[in-house]
Amino acid sequence: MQEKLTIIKVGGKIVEEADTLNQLLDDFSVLTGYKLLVHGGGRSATHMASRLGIESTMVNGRRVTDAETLKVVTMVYGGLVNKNIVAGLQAKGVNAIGLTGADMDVIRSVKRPVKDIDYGFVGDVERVDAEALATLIRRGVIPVMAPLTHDGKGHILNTNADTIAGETAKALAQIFDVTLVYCFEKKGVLSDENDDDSVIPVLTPNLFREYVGKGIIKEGMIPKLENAFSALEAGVGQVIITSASAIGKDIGTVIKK
Ligand SMILES: Nc1ncnc2c1ncn2[C@@H]1O[C@H](COP(=O)(O)OP(=O)(O)O)[C@@H](O)[C@H]1O
Ligand SMILES: CC(=O)N[C@@H](CCC(=O)OP(=O)(O)O)C(=O)O
Repeated sequence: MQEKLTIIKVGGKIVEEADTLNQLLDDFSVLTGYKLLVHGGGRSATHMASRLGIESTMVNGRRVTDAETLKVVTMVYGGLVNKNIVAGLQAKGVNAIGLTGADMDVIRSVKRPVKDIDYGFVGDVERVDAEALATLIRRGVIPVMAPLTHDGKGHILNTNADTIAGETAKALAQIFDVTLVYCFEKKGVLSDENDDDSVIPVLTPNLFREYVGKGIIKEGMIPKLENAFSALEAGVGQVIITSASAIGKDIGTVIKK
């Protein structure tokens, strides 16, 4: 039987505010068993870019990343956000290590080819070194992964954090029995955006298509769920979309094949 591993992905709104981040890190630190944290930070990057006079453009939930924006996201994700989380976890007795995809060559990507849209320095994941991560995890070191990858030729690339979580989960599913939990500010995927209690308990591909067609599932939730279904198809044991305050509890939206 494979050992269990929980991968938690936490998004922009939660990592940006000290109180919500601290609560998340508290919940994460008491989670038992092998674990790994993936963080976003899109909102922090947008705020920092704006302070530097750089406008942010999102297309289909992805940041168009020009050379100046790449500098900002590298500083914000690889520096500020990642190191705050690592220091916060260390303070709670969790032996965390912060990693971008370049560290230990853990995630290689290729610059997204220009088709209709030029996303700039955005990386599509080519491979995740699951063995390197498993070695750390088995030694009791908890990887904290930033949404940055590299191309092996010296270039950092910006990669959506939901994708980092999905691809990392897929790779680690070859070694562990992986549960992937996407945490965000709502209690789960909602059937009515104005009703926080309208959580859809189980979401299948058919239901997903139906809700997208009706405009109920939209914006950043579409790529998040595409990543979730793709992870399940690739052997990840369980995928859940839930609130940050629900880590370790059995609530939220369960994704099914
Ligand atoms: N049906 C839905 N249920 C919940 N959230 C939804 C739904 N449709 C769209 N959304 C939006 O998706 C957002 C989550 O996606 P995103 O912002 O990419 O996540 P994250 O906060 O993890 O970065 C929510 O904040 C919400 O505005
Ligand atoms: C290419 C791309 O879109 N990268 C994302 C990475 C950060 C992210 O995904 O942050 P959240 O999880 O907080 O949204 C971005 O720069 O916004």
